Amino acid sequence: MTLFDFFTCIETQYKNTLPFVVYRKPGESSISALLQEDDCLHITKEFTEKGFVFAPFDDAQDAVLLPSEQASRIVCSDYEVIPVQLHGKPLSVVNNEQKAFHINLVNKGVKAIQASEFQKVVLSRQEEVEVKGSNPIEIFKNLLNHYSLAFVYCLYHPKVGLWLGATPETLIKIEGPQFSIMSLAGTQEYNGTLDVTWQEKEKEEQQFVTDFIIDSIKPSVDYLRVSETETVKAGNLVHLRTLISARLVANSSLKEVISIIHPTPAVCGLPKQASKDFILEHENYNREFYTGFLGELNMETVAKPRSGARNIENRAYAMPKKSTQLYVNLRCMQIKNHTAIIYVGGGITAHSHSESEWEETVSKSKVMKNVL
Ligand SMILES: C=C(O[C@@H]1C=C(C(=O)O)C=C[C@H]1O)C(=O)O
Repeated sequence: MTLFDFFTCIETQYKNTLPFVVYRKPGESSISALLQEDDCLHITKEFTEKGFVFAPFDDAQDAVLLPSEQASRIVCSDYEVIPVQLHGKPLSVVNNEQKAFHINLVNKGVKAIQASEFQKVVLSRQEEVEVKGSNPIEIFKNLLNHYSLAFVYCLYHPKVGLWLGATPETLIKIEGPQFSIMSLAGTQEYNGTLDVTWQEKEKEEQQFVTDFIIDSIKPSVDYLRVSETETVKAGNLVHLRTLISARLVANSSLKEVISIIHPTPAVCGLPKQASKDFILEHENYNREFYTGFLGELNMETVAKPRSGARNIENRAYAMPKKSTQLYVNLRCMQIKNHTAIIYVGGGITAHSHSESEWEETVSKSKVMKNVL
């Protein structure tokens, strides 16, 4: 399908106020979309359906599904990125009230950690930017051009809202019994090099995430590999990242794995329940789908035949496989009544300084402000 036809279908769907999701996976050139045929709100509890899932932070709330069976799928296979410079211009002046609230929130978090209520908590805030006259599809195209290494999406449902984002973080990728999970935490501004020094605070908060993932998935896997930890770039920022690959034991379900890992300490804290309770009580706003997860659920993908494979059948046939690829909903925003609500947060440990944590959220907010 041509790029023009692809975006015309999406514009028409949006005009007809029908649900859709359009997305591009990290580093890929093809853009896909699911266009739901009616405006029903579908949910998934078991994660066994085929489609696109959009789940909130609070795992006690329902996950939304755009089911493949009630949607048509369109693909534009060669979107060419138009290279752009990140301008990073501040679109809003510092709101002192918001800053004071966030600093106070971080200080409360540090105190609770010092009182041993939990070890880590991820505290966040929302920031509003006026976007009068902006077309969300144009903002989506800006995201595609700015963030080629992120999972970029725009999701609309009349009963859910309009969300856009460019996330650097994978929650889980599953193909058959094989899966991989990402541990991503620690943040610095990108200054032209990946050769950066990390403080103990950042190393510790990222290690919390890695250890949590390994400990919690151990009973469900019979093979586990942990990569070296490396520095990776995400827009105007760099993070620490470790990849964990594993093989699920027979009989373990996706629902089980999701309930163990979501929300991870990269977006919630450690232990999970105590930090989540703190967030729900003190953040003073509803995260909704920010720090939830989203992506393809049990979709059929065609694995490319291995060109070097000895077995002639392996070379001749592309094998259809069931695959799930879920991303954490970070670096995202919701557009409501001509206002972009941008969501940003950061991990707090006993060594956090509230002023630097505020600055970190300001840096993170530029990821979305850059495209408005
Ligand atoms: C919570 C966010 O990001 C998470 C927190 C990070 C941190 O504390 O350094 C880094 C990456 C993400 O795991 C966000 O971007 O809003």
